[in-house]
Amino acid sequence: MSFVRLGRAVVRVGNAYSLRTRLRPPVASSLTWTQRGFSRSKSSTSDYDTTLFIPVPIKTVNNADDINVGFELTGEPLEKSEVLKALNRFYKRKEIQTLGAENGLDNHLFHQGFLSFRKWIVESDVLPPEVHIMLSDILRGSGHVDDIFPYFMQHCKQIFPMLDCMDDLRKISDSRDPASWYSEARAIHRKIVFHAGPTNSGKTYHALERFSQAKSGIYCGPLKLLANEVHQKTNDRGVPCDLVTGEERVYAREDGQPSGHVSCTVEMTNIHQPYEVAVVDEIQMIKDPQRGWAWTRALLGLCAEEIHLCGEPAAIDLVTEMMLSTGEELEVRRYKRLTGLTYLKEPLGSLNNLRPGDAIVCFSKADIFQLSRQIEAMGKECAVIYGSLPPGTKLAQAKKFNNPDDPCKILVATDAIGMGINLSIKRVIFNSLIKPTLNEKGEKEMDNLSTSQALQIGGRAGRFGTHFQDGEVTTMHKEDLQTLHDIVQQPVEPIEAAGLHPTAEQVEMFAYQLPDASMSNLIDIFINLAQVDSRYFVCNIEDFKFLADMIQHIPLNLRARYVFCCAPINKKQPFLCTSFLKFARQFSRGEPITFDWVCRLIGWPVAMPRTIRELMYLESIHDVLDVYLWLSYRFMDMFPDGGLIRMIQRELDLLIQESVYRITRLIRQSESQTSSGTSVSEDEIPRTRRPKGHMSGIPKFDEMVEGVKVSPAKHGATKTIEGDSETEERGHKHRLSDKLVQEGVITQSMLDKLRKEWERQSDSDGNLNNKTRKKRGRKSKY
Ligand SMILES: Nc1ncnc2c1ncn2[C@@H]1O[C@H](COP(=O)(O)OP(=O)(O)OP(=O)(O)O)[C@@H](O)[C@H]1O
Ligand SMILES: [Mg+2]
Repeated sequence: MSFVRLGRAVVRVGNAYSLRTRLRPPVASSLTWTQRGFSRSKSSTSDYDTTLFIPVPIKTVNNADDINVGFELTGEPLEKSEVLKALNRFYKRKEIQTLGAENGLDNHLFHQGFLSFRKWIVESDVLPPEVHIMLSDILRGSGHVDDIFPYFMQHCKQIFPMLDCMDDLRKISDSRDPASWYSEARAIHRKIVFHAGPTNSGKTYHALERFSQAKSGIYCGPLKLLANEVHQKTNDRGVPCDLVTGEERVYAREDGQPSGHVSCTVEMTNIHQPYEVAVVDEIQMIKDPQRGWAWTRALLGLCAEEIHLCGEPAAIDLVTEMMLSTGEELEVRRYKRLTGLTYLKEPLGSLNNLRPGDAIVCFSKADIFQLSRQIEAMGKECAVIYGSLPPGTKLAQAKKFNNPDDPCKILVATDAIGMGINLSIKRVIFNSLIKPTLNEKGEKEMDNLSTSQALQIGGRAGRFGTHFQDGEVTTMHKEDLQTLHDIVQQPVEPIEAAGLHPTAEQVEMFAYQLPDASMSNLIDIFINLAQVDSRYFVCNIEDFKFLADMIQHIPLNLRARYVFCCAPINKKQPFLCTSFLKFARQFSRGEPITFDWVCRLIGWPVAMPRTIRELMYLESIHDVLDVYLWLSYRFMDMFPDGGLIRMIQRELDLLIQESVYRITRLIRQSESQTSSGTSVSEDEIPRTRRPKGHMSGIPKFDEMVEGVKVSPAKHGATKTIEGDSETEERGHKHRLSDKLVQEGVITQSMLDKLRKEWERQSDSDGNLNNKTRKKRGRKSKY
């Protein structure tokens, strides 16, 4: 038989083999794609992070009934303790480690490979004959431990399949020339026009003029609201224009056929459809750590004769360089602000100084709630806009604020107003200059506003065409004023790199090569191996990986898994996450996700919220319905009730609109629940206070508050004195309030005010109670 007495010959084969499979040396000047951007490739054998490669488990052969051919051929069993000694000698040999390195095994892979190989040998009752013979030779002294190498290497390739396909993996993930990914765009001649200027300078206006005049066009905007606005305005001009967002398709033509024009969110850009004109708005977003890839894809991939980019001049250099790689012409048109804008020398100082047309910009919902309550207490109405409100609610609030006949003339908003909504703002007041942002690693950082952000938000004041032609910008607090002036006077730094994202095709090809790797692991390996040009960086795809890990255990085909992982999910909303997981599970079982099923999931119908907490629950239901709609456009058969879901989502939007009109009442009710020591944990919500149809699966409040985590309060811990029920009660109240501060529902200063109110109330109640106590002869709770 051919496998008898392989011995030394095998080692020679092994050496030859080591040369054949030696890994391609890294490209010296190339850059490696990393989560943090790009870094120079290391010039070692492992220019990638090998710890990302998770060994594929290998089965040991333990069927004692199998014929042990090796034993029959050699005539002797293997003494396991001796085999172990030989293996350990093999492991320690420097020559073997060097040979391993030449075959792509760095220290980590070599060690992992050895552990797995030793386990396999020691735990298998029956080894393949050639392995049995080779080990038997070594134990008898007629073989050398080096003879183990080819078998060891073969084992390593089984558990680390990438060792055999590194070249393919590198080719697939090579992202040094993303322009080449878009062959349809490369096949046509495109003219690029960059409308550059500050906010409110008519950039989008001019691009849209060209868009409306063209025979066909696509508008790619940063927000659903903007896409909606362009859709409406274009149709109002008599040019039929569809609307495409992740969750919505609206066809302008009655027969439901696509029109020549479409307005979409940038992620939804159709790069296969030819257009005469494309508009890519807010092109500076190409640097966004999370969403930048969508602008890069639109810029490089759109099939349009003319592409109009609108945005900050800071993006001109980068776009110029990117267009050099495509060989396309770039024309820059510069614009000046259409209205005056003054950075005031005085802060607002006090809410008493508020005037009609003022917009206070905050960076947390907690601040919004506090300020709107204070403004209302002064007898003034205010509109409220923050990011997680449904689009209809945001528009309704904007309309109320913009309406000259409406008494509501103050706006309290997050920087959600920084882009998009047309607002009649006279003066922007920064409540704070510290904005939480996500860095490339997906971590939250608290930092001063960047110059670009401050200009973008401040620039909302004095919108051209509104009754406040000249805008003003200031801060709430005196101590912030100089900082604001310093920030806006700094030059805006040029944008250096554009975001990228692995495509479905690339991930699919990776999965084909590494069938045992999880989706999240594939992404990590992809990012680690990919090389990018210095003009690009990989976008943060932690959210993608988060979803990938969440549904890894659910059987789905690769395409479906990829699509699910792209769903717009805020991972800080557990109710949304668990609903998503349930969608995936149903989908995997092949059971359509019906309207009735969703109603049961969300507890529909729901009642008018009475507290902020209940309002936020409704917001998270709105997001669940959004995800349903998003999935319904990708898997129509499995999410068949998009129409009905949209109907209840509209109803929900109205309900939220209604409750936001009464938001201060909600805040008051939340406070009174807080001060009566109720309604902190879900378990404590009396059934009657829950929205109608509320299910036992209702997420806890802290699970529902999204993006408003405030660092734990740093104030003295409240002591409770045993036996003193009044102090206990107060201590309990304080613990609850501390929890609310930690959860970001109220701010520390709001809490301090409430405390003063409690003190006052408890003093007066105390007096009253003393009297009552005397009367009733027992202690009373305040
Ligand atoms: N030439 C014009 N004639 C009439 N209206 C105009 C003109 N230019 C701009 N506008 C109006 O002025 C407002 C601001 O213009 P536009 O939205 O184009 O500004 P922008 O530079 O794109 O600002 P942003 O940074 O906010 O995107 C819009 O309502 C727009 O319709
Ligand atoms: Mg614009």
